[in-house]
Amino acid sequence: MEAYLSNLTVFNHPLIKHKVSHLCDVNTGTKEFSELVKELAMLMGYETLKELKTKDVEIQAPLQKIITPVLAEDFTIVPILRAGLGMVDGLRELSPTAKVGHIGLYRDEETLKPMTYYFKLPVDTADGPVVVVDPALATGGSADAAIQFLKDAGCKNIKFMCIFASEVGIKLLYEKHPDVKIYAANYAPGPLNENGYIPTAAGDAGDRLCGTVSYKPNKNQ
Ligand SMILES: O=P(O)(O)OC[C@H]1O[C@H](OP(=O)(O)OP(=O)(O)O)[C@H](O)[C@@H]1O
Ligand SMILES: O=c1cc[nH]c(=O)[nH]1
Ligand SMILES: [Mg+2]
Repeated sequence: MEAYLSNLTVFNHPLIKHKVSHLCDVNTGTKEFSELVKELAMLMGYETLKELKTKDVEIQAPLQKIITPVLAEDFTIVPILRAGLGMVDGLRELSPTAKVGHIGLYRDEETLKPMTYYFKLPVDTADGPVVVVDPALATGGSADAAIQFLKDAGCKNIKFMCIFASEVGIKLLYEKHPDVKIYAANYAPGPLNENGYIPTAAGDAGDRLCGTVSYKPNKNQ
């Protein structure tokens, strides 16, 4: 196996594969698309969050007191705007106390480089695990920039969860952030197309989630 694949977990589960196929279908409308993205985030979250720490506490069960584990740490979900927002609620259903930070990035259509327009984290984000979410990892530029922002803010335990991961993006993240584990519903080996899209994926996830056509925020906003 190539070394750059060593940080990647791809989910080989029929429910996940089924939902990914429906996402890719061009006839899937905005409402169903957003429901599928949310459901996929929840299904993947189960595995992505398996390293959360627990602590034993005593509780009164109906028949006797028991010592039993509960979560010992909070985690922070950091969506890369806009498309990453579609994955937040799926993870929050797993753990309603999770905090949410935001990183606003869009990919310049000409250069494919990430352009930043927003960055806001809960104050204690660096104290616990962080899960960055974005449906698409294409060139990897946006994920790299987001992870670097988080590292510069002191975060040490970072995971990246996406629905579609390209080989190009996986390679870049492995080179730049070998400490970051990546969880994907679908892995696409091979090159991106001439516009930097994963040819076998769902097109522009942000546009399909929001019902827009290539909306990009004003650079001065
Ligand atoms: O790996 P990359 O080559 O950087 O491409 C992936 C990025 O592109 C998409 O966002 P987009 O720029 O379309 O912004 P949006 O979410 O506002 O639509 C996607 O949601 C990722 O953030
Ligand atoms: O394949 C891609 C590339 C960029 N953005 C997406 O949503 N999908
Ligand atoms: Mg984006």
